[in-house]
Amino acid sequence: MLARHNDPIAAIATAPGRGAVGIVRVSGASVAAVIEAVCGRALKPREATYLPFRAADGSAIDQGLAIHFPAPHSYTGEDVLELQAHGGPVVLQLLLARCLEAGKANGMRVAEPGEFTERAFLNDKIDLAQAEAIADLIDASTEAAARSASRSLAGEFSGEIHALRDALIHLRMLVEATLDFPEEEIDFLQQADAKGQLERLQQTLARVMLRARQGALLREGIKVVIAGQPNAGKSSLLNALAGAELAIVTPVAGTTRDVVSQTIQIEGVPLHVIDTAGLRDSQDAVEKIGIERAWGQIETADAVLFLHDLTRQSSPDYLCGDVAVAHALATRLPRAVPVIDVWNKLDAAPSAHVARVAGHDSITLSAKTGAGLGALRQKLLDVAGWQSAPEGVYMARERHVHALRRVESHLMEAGALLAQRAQALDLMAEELRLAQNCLNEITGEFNSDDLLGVIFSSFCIGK
Ligand SMILES: Nc1nc2c(c(=O)[nH]1)N(C=O)[C@@H](CNc1ccc(C(=O)N[C@@H](CCC(=O)O)C(=O)O)cc1)CN2
Ligand SMILES: Nc1nc2c(ncn2[C@@H]2O[C@H](COP(=O)(O)OP(=O)(O)OP(=O)(O)O)[C@@H](O)[C@H]2O)c(=O)[nH]1
Ligand SMILES: [Mg+2]
Repeated sequence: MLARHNDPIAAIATAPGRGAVGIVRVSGASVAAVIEAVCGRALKPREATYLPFRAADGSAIDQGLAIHFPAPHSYTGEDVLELQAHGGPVVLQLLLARCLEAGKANGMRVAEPGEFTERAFLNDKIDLAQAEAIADLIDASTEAAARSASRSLAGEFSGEIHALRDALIHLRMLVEATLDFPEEEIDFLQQADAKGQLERLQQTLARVMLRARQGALLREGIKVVIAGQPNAGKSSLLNALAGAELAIVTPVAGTTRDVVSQTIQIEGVPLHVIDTAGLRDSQDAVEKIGIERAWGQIETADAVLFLHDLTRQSSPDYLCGDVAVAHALATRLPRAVPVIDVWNKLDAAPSAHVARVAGHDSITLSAKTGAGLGALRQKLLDVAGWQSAPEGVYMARERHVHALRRVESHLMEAGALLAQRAQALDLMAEELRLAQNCLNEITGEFNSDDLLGVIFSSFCIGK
C-alpha cells in the first residue's frame, strides 16, 4: 500500500460556508493525540460528549460534541474522531488547524477529496461500486437519481455483481476440471449442463445490464441538441422545454449565435438541452462563428432535434434549406446519432402542411402553445433508452456499463467455443477468466491505482 494511505488525515466534512453545525473529521493513527489536545479528556467509544474544544493556549475555540469511533468500527475503518462544532467557516478552520497541529508529530495532513471514502474502500468497509454510489448520492440532482444511488450504496448493485461472479466461478470450475480429465469431457460438461449454466448467466447479465444502463442514464443524462434553419423556433422550443425565457426569441432569422444550454429533467432523467444558431450559408462573420459552434454541439450530441417550420412548407427556398441541413447532418454526424424530425408552429400552420408530415415517425408541436410537447418528451425518453424498471433502478456509471459489455462479449466467445468442444475448452476457460476480471473491476477487487485516482479525486473535500 502506498505510504500516503497510512498518513493520519483531517478535513472539514461539512459544506463550505455558514451552517447550523459543521464537522471536522480526523482519521488515522493520531486520533488519540488529538483527543488529548483538543478535548482534554477521554471519550467513551461512539458516544457524543459535549465539551469545549481547546486551543493551544487552553482557551475554548468552540463548545461542541466530540465522538470517537475506535478502529475498526468507523466510516473509514481507522480510528476516527468527529468534532461537531458551530458551522462557521472561521471556527471550523481554527478547529481544523488545531487538529493538524495536535497530529503533527504523526504526520497528520489535510485529506484529499474523497480520501476518507478511499480509506473505507481500502479497509474493506465498502466496495468500489458503493464508494462511487456515495459520490453519486451526494451529486444526485433528481430524486430518482438519489434513490438509485442509495440502493447501490446499500449494496444492491454489488450484490448482483457478486451473484454473477459466483455463477461464473462455478462454471469456470466445471470447465477447468474438465480440462484435467479430457477423456470424460463430453459427459462431464453435458451432465453439468454447462451450456444451460452459461445461458442462464447470460440472461442474468442482460437483466443487470439493463438496470445498470438505466442507472447510468439517471446519473449522466443525455445531450440533446436543437438544430435547424434560422427562425424555425429552436430557441422557443428550448424555452418551452425549460419552462423559462432562457434564450432570446425574435422574428429575425439569425437571432441566436451563442450556444444556450439548460438541463431539464423528464421522469428524473436529466436531459442537457442545447439551443444553437440557425444553420444556413451566411456571410455575417459573427453568425458564421455561431454556426460553427452549432456544429460543434451537433457533432457531440446523443440526439438531435431537427426542427422544421410547418408554416413554410410551400416555400421552395425553405424546403431547399431543409434538404441542405439534412444532407449536412447525414455527412457530419460522426456516429449513428438519432435525428428526430420535429415540425414546429403547429398552431399557425395550414392544415395541408400538417397533413403532409403526419404519419411519419415525427413530432408535430407548437413551441408557442405547448401542444405536442408531451409527445416530444416521451420521444426523448425513448431515444435515451429510458424504461422505468418496476423493481427500481440502481445507480451505475458508464464505467460499469462498459465493464458489463466486456463481460457480455467474453461470454459470447465462451459460448461459441463451448460449441466447438474439445479443441477449444482451454480457450473457453480463458474467456471465462477474463469475464470474471471485468466483474471484479466493477467492485474494485481488481484494479489499478490509476483508476482509483480518477474515481476518488472527483469527490468533494472531506468526503
Ligand atoms: N456525523 C456523521 N454522519 C454521517 C457520516 C459521518 O461520518 N458522520 N457518514 C459518513 O460519511 C455517513 C454515515 N456513514 C457511516 C458509515 C459507517 C459508520 C460506522 O461507524 N461504522 C461502523 C459501525 C457499524 C455499526 O455499528 O453497525 C463499522 O462499520 O464498523 C459510521 C457512519 C452519513 N452520516
Ligand atoms: N406561431 C408560432 N410561432 C412560433 C412558434 N415557435 C416560434 N415561433 C416564432 O418564430 C420566430 C422565431 O423563433 P425563434 O425561437 O427565435 O427561432 P430560432 O430557430 O431560434 O431562430 P434563430 O435563432 O434565428 O435560428 C419568433 O417570432 C417566434 O415567436 C410556434 O410554435 N408558433
Ligand atoms: Mg434562436
